[in-house]
Amino acid sequence: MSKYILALDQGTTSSRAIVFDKGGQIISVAQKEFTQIYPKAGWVEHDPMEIWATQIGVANEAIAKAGLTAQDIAAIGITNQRETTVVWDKTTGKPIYNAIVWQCRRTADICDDLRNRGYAEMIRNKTGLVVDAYFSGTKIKWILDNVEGAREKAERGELLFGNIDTWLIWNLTGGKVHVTDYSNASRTMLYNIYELKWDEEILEILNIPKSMLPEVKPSSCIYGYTTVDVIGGEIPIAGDAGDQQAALFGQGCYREGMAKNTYGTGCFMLMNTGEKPVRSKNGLLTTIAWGVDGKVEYALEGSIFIAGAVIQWLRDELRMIKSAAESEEYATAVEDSNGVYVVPAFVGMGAPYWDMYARGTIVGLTRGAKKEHIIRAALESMAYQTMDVLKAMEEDSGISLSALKVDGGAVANNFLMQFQSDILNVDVYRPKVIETTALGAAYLAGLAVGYWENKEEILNNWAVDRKFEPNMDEEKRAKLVKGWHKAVKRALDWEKEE
Ligand SMILES: Nc1ncnc2c1ncn2[C@@H]1O[C@H](COP(=O)(O)OP(=O)(O)O)[C@@H](O)[C@H]1O
Ligand SMILES: O=P(O)(O)OC[C@H](O)CO
Repeated sequence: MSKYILALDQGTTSSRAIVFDKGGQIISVAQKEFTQIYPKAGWVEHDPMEIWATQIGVANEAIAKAGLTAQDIAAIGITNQRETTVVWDKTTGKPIYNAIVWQCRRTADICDDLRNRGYAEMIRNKTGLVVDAYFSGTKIKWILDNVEGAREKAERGELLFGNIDTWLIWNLTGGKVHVTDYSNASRTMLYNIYELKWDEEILEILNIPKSMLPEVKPSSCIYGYTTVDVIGGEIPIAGDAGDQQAALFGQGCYREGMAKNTYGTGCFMLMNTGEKPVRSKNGLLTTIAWGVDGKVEYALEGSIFIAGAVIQWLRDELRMIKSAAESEEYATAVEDSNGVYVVPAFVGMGAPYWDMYARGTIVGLTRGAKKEHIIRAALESMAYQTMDVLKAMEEDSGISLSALKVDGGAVANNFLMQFQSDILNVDVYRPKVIETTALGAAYLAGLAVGYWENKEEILNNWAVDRKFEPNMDEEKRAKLVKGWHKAVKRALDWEKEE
């Protein structure tokens, strides 16, 4: 019987498991949303045990749905929401605090302190990152400083840190393996992406014992084997990458200058820069794309914190729509947004603004503003934010993009895709398989165990579903973009003024 690859895609709002075949086609999917915990304004947490329970639950469900057993799975690939931080007790395997999510702003003051002490430049030079509450480093420090007894335990070597990939691999292997891959390590703000090692100086400044940190490995290799009790067999875990890097891999962006944009909870544009790390002058991050085929490759990244999440907000908090998909009907029921702009800076703004104190705003309201206009403006905000990032990327790389490959849940929205193409004035390509994050993790795992021979074989699997071409005149585009930038100014620095 032919074998399959299982990808575990642990995202910000749901745990997903997908079984792929050799053609990169989806055989079965299982997905489960889990609890978002907001203990205070600007704070976001997840329960690591719930993450593990939902993830292993959907993994078993996806195998069963496909009519398979663990013996039919050639390898497992892991991909994860990045930066989200778990600290657990090495002996009991129990987390000592909830996972602090990438969106959480609680460590903004630790970041301000790092900047005031003049460390921002050094950190950027070593890690490729902007000092921001987004990354894991200050989240680990917060846990050690605020959970009773944590620092002493950490110093005695009794605690382990991991991003969600590490946490899942630890649990899948029955607490035997404590590893991560280059791409995830590069999001901690503790990893020197040029020398490929944990950075002693930054660890000392943040007062984090090195013994807590996982071993850093390539993104495609065998890390360990699942235990029979969790999934019914000893399956090699052979792929690991942060979800955005996995999507870049899944989209087949293997050559320098190739880029993709993923529209999930947030929106993340990554451009492959090959074996050269490119330093951004325009607020982008330099990050590790992956370690594959014995070499490490880099990417430029524009991170947008809120994208599809603004649609969830319309659904869950404002209760303007019943489902995310419904947003398209409302948006196309009107000609334009009637001058309304939504800036969804709910957790500050990422690239290229990097303002931890920005907050969401709706501007341009008149008596004629309808619900349809607000919904449309919310969708448009994803496209405008992407435009800001793409401009920065073009300036940094010197490459002018003539087309953009897209993926992620929100690309199902045809209105959004057309508006994106109009606002960027480039072609937008939506592939047949939009689950490219999971697909990338599957490819990484499959390559490690010889399921796929090489990247060339994988490239043959990529197929376009629909191409969106720009259809907006320059004058209109310029007017809309000008309005967006005026709106962003209103959102910036908001929390600081208080
Ligand atoms: N048709 C749609 N139109 C707009 N947004 C959508 C649509 N379908 C899903 N979304 C948004 O996409 C996101 C889910 O995408 P997904 O790739 O699963 O995200 P994640 O991996 O971050 O959990 C949600 O935030 C949801 O609001
Ligand atoms: O859960 P996603 O897909 O929005 O991805 C989250 C990112 O990895 C955060 O850096």
